[in-house]
Amino acid sequence: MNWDNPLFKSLSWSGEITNREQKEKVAKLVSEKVSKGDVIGVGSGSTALLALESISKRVKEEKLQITAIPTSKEAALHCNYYDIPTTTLLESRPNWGFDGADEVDEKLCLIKGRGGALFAEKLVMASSSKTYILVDESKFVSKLGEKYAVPIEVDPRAIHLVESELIKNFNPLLVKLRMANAKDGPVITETGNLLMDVKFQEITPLMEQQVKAIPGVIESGLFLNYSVEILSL
Ligand SMILES: O=C(CO)[C@H](O)[C@H](O)COP(=O)(O)O
Repeated sequence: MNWDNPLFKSLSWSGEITNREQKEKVAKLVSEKVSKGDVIGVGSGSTALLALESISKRVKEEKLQITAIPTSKEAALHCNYYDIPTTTLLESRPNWGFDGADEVDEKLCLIKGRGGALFAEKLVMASSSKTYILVDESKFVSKLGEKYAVPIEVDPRAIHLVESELIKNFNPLLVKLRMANAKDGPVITETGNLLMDVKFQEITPLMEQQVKAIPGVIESGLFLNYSVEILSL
Protein backbone atom coordinates (compact mmCIF):
# COMPACT_ATOMS: atom_id res chain seq x y z
CA MET A 1 0.00 0.00 0.00
CA ASN A 2 1.33 3.43 -0.86
CA TRP A 3 0.66 5.46 2.26
CA ASP A 4 1.59 8.72 0.56
CA ASN A 5 -1.40 8.19 -1.61
CA PRO A 6 -4.16 10.81 -1.15
CA LEU A 7 -6.50 7.90 -0.31
CA PHE A 8 -4.68 7.27 2.95
CA LYS A 9 -4.52 10.96 3.68
CA SER A 10 -8.31 11.03 3.52
CA LEU A 11 -8.41 8.00 5.84
CA SER A 12 -6.19 9.60 8.43
CA TRP A 13 -7.74 12.03 10.87
CA SER A 14 -9.72 14.28 8.57
CA GLY A 15 -11.14 16.96 10.81
CA GLU A 16 -9.24 19.48 12.84
CA ILE A 17 -7.92 17.95 16.07
CA THR A 18 -9.19 19.98 19.01
CA ASN A 19 -6.68 20.79 21.79
CA ARG A 20 -3.98 19.20 19.67
CA GLU A 21 -1.04 20.43 21.75
CA GLN A 22 -2.39 18.91 24.97
CA LYS A 23 -3.31 15.68 23.21
CA GLU A 24 0.22 15.39 21.80
CA LYS A 25 1.77 15.83 25.25
CA VAL A 26 -0.50 13.18 26.75
CA ALA A 27 0.26 10.92 23.77
CA LYS A 28 3.95 11.21 24.61
CA LEU A 29 3.25 10.26 28.25
CA VAL A 30 1.61 6.99 27.22
CA SER A 31 4.40 6.15 24.78
CA GLU A 32 6.72 6.02 27.81
CA LYS A 33 4.70 3.09 29.21
CA VAL A 34 5.59 0.78 26.33
CA SER A 35 7.93 -2.16 26.95
CA LYS A 36 9.37 -4.69 24.55
CA GLY A 37 6.96 -7.52 23.70
CA ASP A 38 3.80 -5.78 25.00
CA VAL A 39 0.41 -6.62 23.52
CA ILE A 40 -1.40 -3.29 23.63
CA GLY A 41 -5.10 -2.44 23.18
CA VAL A 42 -5.24 0.52 20.81
CA GLY A 43 -8.19 2.87 21.21
CA SER A 44 -9.92 4.99 18.60
CA GLY A 45 -10.24 8.72 18.04
CA SER A 46 -7.80 11.57 17.57
CA THR A 47 -5.98 11.27 20.93
CA ALA A 48 -5.47 7.53 20.51
CA LEU A 49 -4.18 8.17 17.01
CA LEU A 50 -1.63 10.70 18.28
CA ALA A 51 -0.61 8.20 20.97
CA LEU A 52 -0.08 5.49 18.37
CA GLU A 53 2.06 7.87 16.35
CA SER A 54 4.18 8.65 19.41
CA ILE A 55 4.44 4.95 20.34
CA SER A 56 5.47 4.07 16.79
CA LYS A 57 8.44 6.44 17.06
CA ARG A 58 9.72 4.65 20.19
CA VAL A 59 9.04 1.25 18.65
CA LYS A 60 11.11 2.18 15.62
CA GLU A 61 13.94 3.87 17.48
CA GLU A 62 14.27 1.18 20.16
CA LYS A 63 13.15 -1.84 18.07
CA LEU A 64 10.56 -2.73 20.70
CA GLN A 65 8.46 -5.29 18.78
CA ILE A 66 5.00 -4.76 20.18
CA THR A 67 1.65 -6.13 18.98
CA ALA A 68 -1.57 -4.11 18.88
CA ILE A 69 -5.19 -5.08 19.33
CA PRO A 70 -7.03 -2.29 17.49
CA THR A 71 -10.54 -1.20 18.51
CA SER A 72 -11.70 -0.09 15.05
CA LYS A 73 -10.88 -0.33 11.38
CA GLU A 74 -9.47 3.17 11.66
CA ALA A 75 -7.11 2.07 14.45
CA ALA A 76 -6.15 -1.05 12.47
CA LEU A 77 -5.30 1.05 9.41
CA HIS A 78 -3.13 3.30 11.50
CA CYS A 79 -1.32 0.32 13.04
CA ASN A 80 -0.67 -0.89 9.52
CA TYR A 81 0.57 2.56 8.50
CA TYR A 82 3.02 2.61 11.42
CA ASP A 83 4.16 -1.00 10.76
CA ILE A 84 2.81 -2.22 14.08
CA PRO A 85 1.60 -5.82 13.79
CA THR A 86 -1.93 -6.49 14.95
CA THR A 87 -3.75 -9.40 16.55
CA THR A 88 -7.27 -9.94 17.87
CA LEU A 89 -8.90 -10.83 21.16
CA LEU A 90 -9.37 -14.35 19.80
CA GLU A 91 -5.63 -14.90 19.71
CA SER A 92 -4.34 -12.74 22.51
CA ARG A 93 -5.17 -10.60 25.52
CA PRO A 94 -3.75 -7.12 25.90
CA ASN A 95 -1.19 -6.53 28.68
CA TRP A 96 -2.61 -3.04 28.81
CA GLY A 97 -4.33 -0.53 26.56
CA PHE A 98 -4.92 3.14 25.87
CA ASP A 99 -7.92 5.05 24.62
CA GLY A 100 -9.53 8.48 24.61
CA ALA A 101 -12.83 9.52 26.18
CA ASP A 102 -15.54 12.09 25.65
CA GLU A 103 -16.18 12.72 29.34
CA VAL A 104 -14.45 11.70 32.59
CA ASP A 105 -15.84 12.35 36.07
CA GLU A 106 -14.05 12.36 39.43
CA LYS A 107 -14.83 8.65 40.01
CA LEU A 108 -13.08 7.82 36.70
CA CYS A 109 -16.39 6.94 35.05
CA LEU A 110 -16.43 7.66 31.34
CA ILE A 111 -18.63 8.37 28.37
CA LYS A 112 -17.11 7.11 25.14
CA GLY A 113 -18.31 6.45 21.64
CA ARG A 114 -18.36 9.78 19.80
CA GLY A 115 -16.46 7.92 17.06
CA GLY A 116 -18.88 5.00 17.14
CA ALA A 117 -16.28 2.41 18.17
CA LEU A 118 -17.67 1.88 21.68
CA PHE A 119 -18.44 -1.85 21.35
CA ALA A 120 -14.89 -2.92 20.44
CA GLU A 121 -13.46 -0.30 22.78
CA LYS A 122 -15.36 -1.86 25.67
CA LEU A 123 -14.38 -5.42 24.69
CA VAL A 124 -10.72 -4.48 24.61
CA MET A 125 -10.92 -2.43 27.82
CA ALA A 126 -12.71 -5.23 29.68
CA SER A 127 -10.00 -7.66 28.50
CA SER A 128 -7.14 -5.46 29.76
CA SER A 129 -5.98 -5.30 33.34
CA LYS A 130 -5.27 -1.61 32.84
CA THR A 131 -6.27 1.04 30.31
CA TYR A 132 -4.74 4.51 30.18
CA ILE A 133 -7.38 7.07 29.32
CA LEU A 134 -5.80 9.99 27.53
CA VAL A 135 -7.62 13.25 27.95
CA ASP A 136 -7.18 16.96 27.51
CA GLU A 137 -8.76 19.32 30.01
CA SER A 138 -11.99 19.68 28.02
CA LYS A 139 -12.96 16.09 28.90
CA PHE A 140 -13.31 16.53 32.68
CA VAL A 141 -16.87 16.99 33.92
CA SER A 142 -18.38 17.29 37.38
CA LYS A 143 -21.40 15.27 36.30
CA LEU A 144 -21.34 12.56 33.62
CA GLY A 145 -23.62 13.44 30.71
CA GLU A 146 -23.02 17.16 31.17
CA LYS A 147 -21.72 17.68 27.63
CA TYR A 148 -22.30 14.49 25.69
CA ALA A 149 -25.28 12.26 25.03
CA VAL A 150 -24.63 8.57 25.73
CA PRO A 151 -24.19 6.57 22.51
CA ILE A 152 -26.00 3.24 22.48
CA GLU A 153 -25.30 0.64 19.79
CA VAL A 154 -28.50 -1.13 18.80
CA ASP A 155 -29.39 -4.02 16.52
CA PRO A 156 -31.31 -2.41 13.61
CA ARG A 157 -34.34 -4.65 14.26
CA ALA A 158 -34.65 -3.34 17.80
CA ILE A 159 -34.66 0.44 17.37
CA HIS A 160 -38.35 0.87 18.21
CA LEU A 161 -38.20 -1.56 21.12
CA VAL A 162 -35.07 0.06 22.54
CA GLU A 163 -36.47 3.56 22.13
CA SER A 164 -39.70 2.69 23.95
CA GLU A 165 -37.87 0.82 26.75
CA LEU A 166 -35.50 3.75 27.23
CA ILE A 167 -38.44 6.15 27.47
CA LYS A 168 -40.36 3.83 29.84
CA ASN A 169 -37.40 3.13 32.15
CA PHE A 170 -35.46 6.37 32.14
CA ASN A 171 -37.65 9.14 30.70
CA PRO A 172 -34.62 10.58 28.85
CA LEU A 173 -34.48 14.17 27.65
CA LEU A 174 -33.61 13.10 24.11
CA VAL A 175 -33.26 9.91 22.05
CA LYS A 176 -31.78 10.45 18.62
CA LEU A 177 -30.72 8.07 15.86
CA ARG A 178 -27.22 9.06 14.76
CA MET A 179 -27.29 10.10 11.11
CA ALA A 180 -24.33 9.85 8.72
CA ASN A 181 -22.62 12.92 7.29
CA ALA A 182 -21.17 11.58 4.08
CA LYS A 183 -23.87 9.07 3.23
CA ASP A 184 -27.65 9.06 3.26
CA GLY A 185 -29.33 7.50 6.24
CA PRO A 186 -28.04 6.49 9.65
CA VAL A 187 -24.49 5.72 10.78
CA ILE A 188 -23.90 1.98 10.50
CA THR A 189 -21.31 0.67 12.95
CA GLU A 190 -18.49 -1.71 12.10
CA THR A 191 -20.67 -4.57 13.31
CA GLY A 192 -23.66 -3.49 11.20
CA ASN A 193 -25.67 -1.85 13.95
CA LEU A 194 -27.17 1.59 14.53
CA LEU A 195 -26.33 4.21 17.14
CA MET A 196 -28.76 6.08 19.34
CA ASP A 197 -27.50 9.15 21.18
CA VAL A 198 -29.39 9.46 24.44
CA LYS A 199 -29.43 12.44 26.76
CA PHE A 200 -30.41 11.07 30.19
CA GLN A 201 -31.76 13.22 33.01
CA GLU A 202 -29.19 11.63 35.29
CA ILE A 203 -26.58 8.89 35.00
CA THR A 204 -26.66 6.50 37.95
CA PRO A 205 -24.14 3.75 38.89
CA LEU A 206 -26.41 0.87 37.79
CA MET A 207 -27.31 2.40 34.48
CA GLU A 208 -24.67 0.65 32.39
CA GLN A 209 -26.17 -2.75 33.29
CA GLN A 210 -29.75 -1.49 33.09
CA VAL A 211 -29.31 -0.12 29.57
CA LYS A 212 -27.48 -3.25 28.44
CA ALA A 213 -30.35 -5.39 29.75
CA ILE A 214 -32.76 -4.00 27.12
CA PRO A 215 -33.09 -6.62 24.35
CA GLY A 216 -31.44 -5.33 21.19
CA VAL A 217 -28.87 -3.17 22.96
CA ILE A 218 -25.42 -4.32 21.86
CA GLU A 219 -23.45 -1.93 24.07
CA SER A 220 -23.51 1.55 25.52
CA GLY A 221 -20.91 4.28 25.77
CA LEU A 222 -21.17 4.22 29.58
CA PHE A 223 -17.89 2.94 31.03
CA LEU A 224 -18.66 3.14 34.73
CA ASN A 225 -16.38 0.69 36.50
CA TYR A 226 -13.23 -0.25 34.60
CA SER A 227 -9.56 -0.46 35.52
CA VAL A 228 -8.52 2.86 34.10
CA GLU A 229 -5.82 5.36 34.87
CA ILE A 230 -6.31 8.87 33.58
CA LEU A 231 -3.36 10.46 31.81
CA SER A 232 -3.70 14.20 31.41
CA LEU A 233 -1.50 17.23 31.94
O1 LIG B 1 -14.70 6.93 22.24
C1 LIG B 1 -14.10 7.31 21.27
C2 LIG B 1 -14.39 6.84 19.90
O2 LIG B 1 -15.48 5.95 19.88
C3 LIG B 1 -12.97 8.31 21.44
O3 LIG B 1 -11.98 7.73 22.22
C4 LIG B 1 -13.51 9.57 22.08
O4 LIG B 1 -14.57 10.05 21.28
C5 LIG B 1 -12.42 10.64 22.21
O5 LIG B 1 -12.05 11.11 20.95
P1 LIG B 1 -10.92 12.21 20.73
O6 LIG B 1 -9.66 11.64 21.27
O7 LIG B 1 -10.89 12.42 19.24
O8 LIG B 1 -11.31 13.46 21.46
